[in-house]
Amino acid sequence: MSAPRALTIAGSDSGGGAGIQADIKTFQELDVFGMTAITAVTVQNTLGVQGVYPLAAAAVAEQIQAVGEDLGVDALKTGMLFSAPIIDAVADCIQAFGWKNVVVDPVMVAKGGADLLLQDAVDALKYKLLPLARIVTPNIPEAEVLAGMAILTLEDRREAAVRIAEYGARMVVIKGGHDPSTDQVVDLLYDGHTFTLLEGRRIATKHTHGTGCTFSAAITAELAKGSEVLEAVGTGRKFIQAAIEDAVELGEGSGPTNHWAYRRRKELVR
Ligand SMILES: Nc1ncnc2c1ncn2[C@@H]1O[C@H](COP(=O)(O)OP(=O)(O)OP(=O)(O)O)[C@@H](O)[C@H]1O
Ligand SMILES: Cc1ncc(COP(=O)(O)O)c(N)n1
Repeated sequence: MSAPRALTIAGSDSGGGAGIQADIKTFQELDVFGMTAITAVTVQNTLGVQGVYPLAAAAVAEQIQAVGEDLGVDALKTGMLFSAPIIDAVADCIQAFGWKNVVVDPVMVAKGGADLLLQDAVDALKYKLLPLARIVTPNIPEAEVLAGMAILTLEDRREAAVRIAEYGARMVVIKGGHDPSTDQVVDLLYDGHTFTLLEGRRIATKHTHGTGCTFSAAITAELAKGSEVLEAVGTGRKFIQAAIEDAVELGEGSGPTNHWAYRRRKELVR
């Protein structure tokens, strides 16, 4: 039996709600074999990030090479990359293997405010990684950094998406979790020609730790299975909506989402 294979290149979250842990749980829930290249170990729980221990860029590259040379990769995502040398190493590996199903979640700052990307690494992200991305999924603050502009309205988001697409990403998804102005969450998609809005009911909850990681992991899993980009993003939205609605409510702070909610709901419908 063969299986679709997805690789996540990201940081470890000891609390299990974001990062590598959210990604491989999501891959598993969507019937995709998950593999990992860890960029940094974070000391983290629902109350925030208490420590960041980055790995050497060579250690990240060697993990990617080991997986690529033996198991193979149908799609990959990047999350917390932390430094410019790590981004350079990741971009070099993606190019060497010729991987095309590349989802870049440009993680910069944790919900609690801790830096997960050094400020001097933003240019490496823009100029080395974005040209290799099939999809890039910034939240609004990340889109502001990448586009170099403030985003207050949906029109601003459209302008930011156009600017980000100029770095070479083929699909830009600016997520709406950070825009509490309406009772709908609206994710804006831009493929270089057309804007598409994906809307869902905004859930009033503090348990949104790792939503972006989980969403981009679900998109990656669907690409690994051969879905087209729009279909993959649509499944990602359904997956994260269920995961937030049925959150597991663990910890004293911003808790994790529920990675098995989407599968459970599908099983109930059968
Ligand atoms: N309260 C909410 N209700 C419904 N959907 C939400 C909510 N918050 C976020 N989402 C959805 O979750 C996905 C991730 O969006 P968000 O803007 O939170 O990303 P993020 O800030 O990168 O997440 P994180 O940094 O926690 O990993 C998007 O599809 C967004 O629409
Ligand atoms: C290792 C790692 N990767 C990504 C996030 C972003 O998630 P959030 O913004 O919900 O804190 C995180 N906290 N930790």
